Amino acid sequence: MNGDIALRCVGVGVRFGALQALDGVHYDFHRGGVYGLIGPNGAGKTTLLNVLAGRLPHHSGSIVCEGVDITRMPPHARARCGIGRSFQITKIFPDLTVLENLRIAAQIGHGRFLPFWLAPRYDRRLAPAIDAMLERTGLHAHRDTVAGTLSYGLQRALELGVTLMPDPRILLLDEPLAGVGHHEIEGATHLIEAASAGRTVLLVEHNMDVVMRLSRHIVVMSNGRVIADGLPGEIRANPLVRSVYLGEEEDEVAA
Ligand SMILES: Nc1ncnc2c1ncn2[C@@H]1O[C@H](COP(=O)(O)OP(=O)(O)OP(=O)(O)O)[C@@H](O)[C@H]1O
Repeated sequence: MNGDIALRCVGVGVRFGALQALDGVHYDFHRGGVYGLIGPNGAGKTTLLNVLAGRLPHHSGSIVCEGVDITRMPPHARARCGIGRSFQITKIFPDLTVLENLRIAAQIGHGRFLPFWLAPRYDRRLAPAIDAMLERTGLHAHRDTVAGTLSYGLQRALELGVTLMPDPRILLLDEPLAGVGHHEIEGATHLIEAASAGRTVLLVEHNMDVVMRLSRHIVVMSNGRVIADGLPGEIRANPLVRSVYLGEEEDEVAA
C-alpha cells in the first residue's frame, strides 16, 4: 500500500510571521495520479508546491517521497529523488536559444559539471534526448530561436521541456497556463496531458476547465488546509467547496 504513495505530507505547516500559510497538511499523493490543487487565492497551493520541491523551509511536519524522508533535503537532492517543479514565472534563459536552454537542462539533469574539453563529446550523448524533447514540445522548428523572442505559449512549452529534461517521476506544475493566449491553450493542455502520462502530477492552475479535464483527483485547499478531495464530478457537487468559492469562482466550479 505504502509503495503506491509517491508523496506523503504529514502535518506540514508553514508560517510567514503571524500568517499560517500551511496549517498541518496531511495528504498522500499516489503514484501515477494527476492531482489538481484548487482553492481560493492565498489558500496555500503554491506554498505547498514550494515546500515539496524544497524551495521553502517549513516549520512543522514531514515529507516522504517514495518511502524516503526528504524533509531536510535541499532542492537539488529532491530533484535527484525524481521531483521536478515548473514555475509560475517563466524560468528559462531568455537570451539563449531553445536548444541551448534544453542542453543546459539536460546537463544539469545528468548532475555532472564537465570541463569544457569534454563537453562536446558529452553533448553528443545528450543530443537524442534533446531532439526527442524538441519534438515532444513542438519546438523543433524553433530550436535555434532565442527563447525570449518566442510567443508566451511557446516559452511555457520550453519551460515544461526544461522541467521534463531530467525525466522527473513527480511533476509539480505551478500555473502552466498563466499568460498563455486563448489560441494556445488547447495545444498547451495537450502538452501537459502528454507530459503527465506515467508520472505523478500536482497541478496548480486557475483555468478550472483545464484542471477538471486533466486531473483524476481534485484536492481543495483553503486557509492552508486540505478541506476536500475527490473526483472532479464529486468536487463540483460538494457544497463545502461551493461555499468556499462563493463570490469568487462559483461559476467556474459549478459549471
Ligand atoms: N514569501 C512569503 N512571505 C509572506 N507571505 C507569503 C509568502 N508567500 C506566500 N505568502 C502568503 O501565504 C499565503 C498562501 O500563499 P500561496 O501563494 O501559497 O497561495 P495560493 O493558494 O497559491 O494563491 P494563488 O492562487 O493566489 O496563487 C498567502 O496569504 C500569501 O500572501
